[in-house]
Amino acid sequence: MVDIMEYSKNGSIEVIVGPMYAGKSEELIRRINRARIAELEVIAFKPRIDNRYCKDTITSHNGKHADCITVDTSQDIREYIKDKEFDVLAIDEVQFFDEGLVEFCQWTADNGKRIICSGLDMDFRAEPFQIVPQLMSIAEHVSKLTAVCMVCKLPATRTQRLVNGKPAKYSDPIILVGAKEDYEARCRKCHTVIKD
Ligand SMILES: Nc1ncnc2c1ncn2[C@@H]1O[C@H](COP(=O)(O)OP(=O)(O)O)[C@@H](O)[C@H]1O
Ligand SMILES: Cc1cn([C@H]2C[C@H](O)[C@@H](COP(=O)(O)O)O2)c(=O)[nH]c1=O
Ligand SMILES: [Zn+2]
Repeated sequence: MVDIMEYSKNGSIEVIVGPMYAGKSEELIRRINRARIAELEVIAFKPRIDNRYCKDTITSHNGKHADCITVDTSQDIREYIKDKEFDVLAIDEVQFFDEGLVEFCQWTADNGKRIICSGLDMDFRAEPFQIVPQLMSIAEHVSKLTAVCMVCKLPATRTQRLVNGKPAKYSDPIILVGAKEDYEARCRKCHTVIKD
C-alpha cells in the first residue's frame, strides 16, 4: 500500500476507484484510521442515497465501518466544514455527488487540506461514472483497485448489473442503489450489457 501522508502537507486529492467489491470503502476506512492514529482531524461524508447498511457510517461489504456525516449535496459538505477545524476530508460514493464536488475538492486541497475520495470509476455499462473521471484527473494520487470476477475468478475491473439474474440493458437508469442482489464484479471478458 502507498503511504501518501507526505502529499498532504501542501494539500492533496487522493481518489480510490474500481468496480463494486474491489475494497474501495475498506481502503478509505484504512486511510481514515491511519490519519486518526497520526492525530489528524478527519471528517468523513457519504451521500444520503447510499442507504444500504447503516445511515451514520461508511460501511464496507465485509462489515468494516467508520463514522460519517450523511449529506445530500456538495453544498452540504461546504456548509458543514465552514466553521470546523480539520486536516483530512474523506468522501465515500463520490459517483453520487453533483458537479460542485469537483470544484469543492480543488478549493479545499488548494487550502492545504488532504481530501480522500472513493467511488466507482465506471457505471454498469462500463462508461465513466459522472464526476469521477474529473476527480481522477485533478488528483495527486489515484488507486485503481480490482475485485474478483464472479465468472472466471480473474481480476475484475467492471460491475455487472443483473435484472432477475440477466444482464441489464444499456438504456436502464444509471443510478440504482444495491449490492449482491443486483450487482457482481466482472472482468472485461465476462462483463455484458444488452444494447437496445
Ligand atoms: N467479487 C469480489 N471480489 C472481491 N471481494 C469481494 C467480492 N465479493 C465480495 N467481496 C468482499 O467485499 C470486500 C470489499 O468491500 P468494500 O470495501 O465495501 O468494496 P467496495 O467499496 O469497492 O464496493 C472484500 O474485502 C470482500 O470481503
Ligand atoms: C455499477 C453501478 C452501481 N451503482 C450503485 C450500486 C451501489 O449502491 C453503489 C456502489 O457501491 P460500492 O460501495 O462500490 O459497492 O453504486 C449505481 O447506482 N449504478 C451503477 O451503474
Ligand atoms: Zn471474468
